[in-house]
Amino acid sequence: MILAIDVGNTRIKAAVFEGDILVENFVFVKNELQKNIENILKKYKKIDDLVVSSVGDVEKQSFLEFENDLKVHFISHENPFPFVNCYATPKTLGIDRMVLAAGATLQFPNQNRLVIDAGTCVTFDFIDENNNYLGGAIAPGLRLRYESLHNYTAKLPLLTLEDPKDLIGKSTSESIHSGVANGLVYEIDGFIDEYSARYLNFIIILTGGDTEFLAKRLKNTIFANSNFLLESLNQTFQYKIKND
Ligand SMILES: Nc1ncnc2c1ncn2[C@@H]1O[C@H](COP(=O)(O)OP(=O)(O)OP(=O)(O)O)[C@@H](O)[C@H]1O
Ligand SMILES: CC(C)(CO)[C@@H](O)C(=O)NCCC(=O)O
Ligand SMILES: [K+]
Repeated sequence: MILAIDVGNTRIKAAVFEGDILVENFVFVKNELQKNIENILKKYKKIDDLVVSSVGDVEKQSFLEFENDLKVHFISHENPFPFVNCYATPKTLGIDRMVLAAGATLQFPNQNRLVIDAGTCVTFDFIDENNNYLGGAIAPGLRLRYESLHNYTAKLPLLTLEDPKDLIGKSTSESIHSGVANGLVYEIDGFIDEYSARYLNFIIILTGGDTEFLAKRLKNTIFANSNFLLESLNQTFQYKIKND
């Protein structure tokens, strides 16, 4: 069994895998990392590999502590990946984006793929049918947008995600919800439309903390899978074992 851990910018997500099957998943905050790993290892005694991908600021040492009980693997730019990296600055490409691209390449062979990860940031990643990773986009995520409006103005309250009542916000809070929530939906649909103008066919995978909210509201057809990064992390590790 494998314990895959995705250290994001805000939260940590983890999943236990038996082969390709996701057995259980977990979400926790950074300062509860060790306690949570201990509990997972207690519950699943058959875990013998810990696979970590991190864009956050957690020390490697926090994972290396478990080295007596299992093997610890950090996914990095040096690992083998199933695509050709055409990014102009491959070393600065986020490891989460590389893992998503690997998952998309392996799970959806021989087709163009667009991966949208709606987390702290919203990222777009495009891998063409010849397995060239071309790049994409980085934009502020939903919660970041609510926080920015509050943090960079004098008058705007800090709101949390709510379904916008209408296109036309009739109060301060309705205007913010329309601007942020409707805004992100229109933005993503707009991106998809622009990709469609360039590529006749491509599949779209949507993942990240805001998957559920967005999936219902996008006009385009997408594969929504909140666990796509964790599943891709498991696949990236399997690919590394086969190709190292
Ligand atoms: N408990 C929560 N804490 C923070 N964000 C949450 C929570 N529940 C849902 N969300 C939504 O998830 C989004 C953040 O996504 P996610 O948790 O995937 O980010 P993350 O942990 O920083 O990962 P990444 O860095 O990979 O994007 C926010 O925009 C927010 O609307
Ligand atoms: C964009 C984020 C923050 C998304 O988690 C991460 O992938 C990252 O830190 N990327 C580095 C910059 C880049 O991908 O070009
Ligand atoms: K993200």
